[in-house]
Amino acid sequence: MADHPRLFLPGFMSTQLCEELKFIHKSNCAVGYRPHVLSTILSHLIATNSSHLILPLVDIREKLKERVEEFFGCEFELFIEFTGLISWSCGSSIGWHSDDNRPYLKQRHFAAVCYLSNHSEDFKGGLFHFQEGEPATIVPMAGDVLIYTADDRNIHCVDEITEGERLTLTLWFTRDISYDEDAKLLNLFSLNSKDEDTKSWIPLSAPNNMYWFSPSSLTEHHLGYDIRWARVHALGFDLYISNEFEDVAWEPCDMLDKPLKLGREGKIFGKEFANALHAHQVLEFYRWKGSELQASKSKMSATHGLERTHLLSDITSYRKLAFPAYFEPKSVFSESFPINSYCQNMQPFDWSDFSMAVALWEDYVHGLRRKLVTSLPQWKLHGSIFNVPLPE
Ligand SMILES: O=C(O)CCC(=O)C(=O)O
Ligand SMILES: [Fe+2]
Repeated sequence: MADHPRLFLPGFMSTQLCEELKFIHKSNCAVGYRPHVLSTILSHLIATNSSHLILPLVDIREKLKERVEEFFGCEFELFIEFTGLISWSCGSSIGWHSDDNRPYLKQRHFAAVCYLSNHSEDFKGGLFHFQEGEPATIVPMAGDVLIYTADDRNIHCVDEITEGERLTLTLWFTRDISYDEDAKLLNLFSLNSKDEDTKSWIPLSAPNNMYWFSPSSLTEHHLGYDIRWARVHALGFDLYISNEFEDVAWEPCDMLDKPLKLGREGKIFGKEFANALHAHQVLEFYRWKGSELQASKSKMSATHGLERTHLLSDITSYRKLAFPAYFEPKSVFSESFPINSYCQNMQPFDWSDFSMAVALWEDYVHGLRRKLVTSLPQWKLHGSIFNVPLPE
């Protein structure tokens, strides 16, 4: 152990938290720091009007830092240097390396990799290996956490992903206060301080190039696709745009920032979404919460007064957003979920359930915004991001 300081914590994270973090990642990710890797970093959440989505990460960041400090005997000495939700898709891998192996990474002292998806079930390949010492191989399973020093006592690699998507929450820790991630994030919050007052909670896209994904099998950059559209498509849905945008010669990617509707099998849902990210986030929320919807159905219809008709009766003033079909995005995002079984109990898709998900998503986001408004002054006061209990 002294030669290879590391700690494996099976089941450190609850299934519920893993599912929530998967929801956040899938509905907000942008192209990552390496090819074929997508990531959701906290500064990106702030920049895309989704700073409230940092809140589900606050507790686990604190817990992991405490665990790392305790294990390595450096209580109160560490800062979080980086937090990222990361997904690796088919074709990605990383060879033998230590996590501090570049001059610009020397500040990284410890790593924590939290697995959010299950080997075999959600993806194939993607085993983690240490070059020396025990445990030698980690088979990623949702909830498990691997902690190790970032230096050359823990040289490791990850096998190529051969199917599906492999999701992690990855953190690095440093002793160097000048790399404190919290301080950097709090600066971004102050730049965007107007958000607190406007209570804005609709996601806003980053520049288009941050969503352009070129899978490993394709060498030419233009042969890729926009992940905002591709994930919606892989979930079995289409995006529809009003004909009023017909004569404008925009690129298809630019349309993703316009008000859009969601459709499926030729039917169009009545609600208008502010943009593709908004529509996709609600869809991912539905995938996440699908199995709970049945239980809350009667309660919801009482409080939200749901209407019986959810679909547009006249669909002629909308057209489907088409993207060039270079290849099938389902081959990359295949594990998102099977088209006809949103709920664990395999209920068929139902637009009225989806309509409830829209209302529940708004409740969820408003709850997080309230918590953010309470937490932010405390975070700024103390210069760090921590769990602030809501007043009774
Ligand atoms: O995801 C993992 O298991 C490890 C990833 C890794 O080695 C890295 O990002 O440096
Ligand atoms: Fe690594």
